Amino acid sequence: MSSSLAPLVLKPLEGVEAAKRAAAYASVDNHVLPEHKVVGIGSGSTVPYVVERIVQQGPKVNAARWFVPTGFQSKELIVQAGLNLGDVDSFPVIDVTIDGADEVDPSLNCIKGGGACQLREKVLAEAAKTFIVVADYRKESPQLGQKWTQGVPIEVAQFAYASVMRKLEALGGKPVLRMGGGAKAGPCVTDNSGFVIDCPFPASSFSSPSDLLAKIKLMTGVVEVGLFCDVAKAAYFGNADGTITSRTAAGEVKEGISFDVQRNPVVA
Ligand SMILES: O=C[C@H](O)[C@H](O)[C@H](O)COP(=O)(O)O
Repeated sequence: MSSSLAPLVLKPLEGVEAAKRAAAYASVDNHVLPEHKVVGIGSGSTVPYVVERIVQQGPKVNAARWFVPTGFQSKELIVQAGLNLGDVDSFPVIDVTIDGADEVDPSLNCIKGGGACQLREKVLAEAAKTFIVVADYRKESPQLGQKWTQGVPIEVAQFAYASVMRKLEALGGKPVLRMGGGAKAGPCVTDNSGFVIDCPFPASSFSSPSDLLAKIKLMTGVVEVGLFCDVAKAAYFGNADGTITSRTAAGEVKEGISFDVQRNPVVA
């Protein structure tokens, strides 16, 4: 362990938040290595713990790195942490991207886009030599659509939303245009000025997530679909008992991994 790192002072967390933090820390320890100079930072409520652990690796290793965000939220995380902000224009090849997910199946297919960031997230996932998913135990699922029941998030060009919704209905979906919520009248608008349609499908549609993805992606007006198929190399799930489950795309599963979040990261 690097002796130059100050002892960690972590605020106590419980339940789901503790699970998110443990999964995020484990993913950074295993995949953000000193030789990695370009790191993609995903979106959502788990990713702040990813950035926290990266900062704990120390200013020396991070001074030589660039961090590429998947949207406004992660850009702010990078800037607030004092890390070097990069862009995928400048770094089209990323060493490792770490991101959250709304649901993950045993093959590591994911539903993403609960925070409407799926377009930039997918660009950074595909640009990465290694794409890693971090989540809490609620997201691990035998088949997509069982845990994240509000539907597949689909970003569309604004003027095409009604036409895409009709096509999604014809595909067996029950599309709903996502609204901005209490803070905004009208639809949710993404970082790319698109609208988002949330579309639940019958369970049979998720027997092949990549087929479903291909069908939706071909609809004119669709910008990106929150189905990530065959992209993730590994996933880390924080469990309610404080342990971690890891899964790899190759099918390796490790359950009950103990992880001490109070321990400093190992930095060469
Ligand atoms: O658009 C948002 C993203 O796909 C998030 O990564 C996803 O919603 C998971 O977020 P959280 O870590 O808050 O569950």
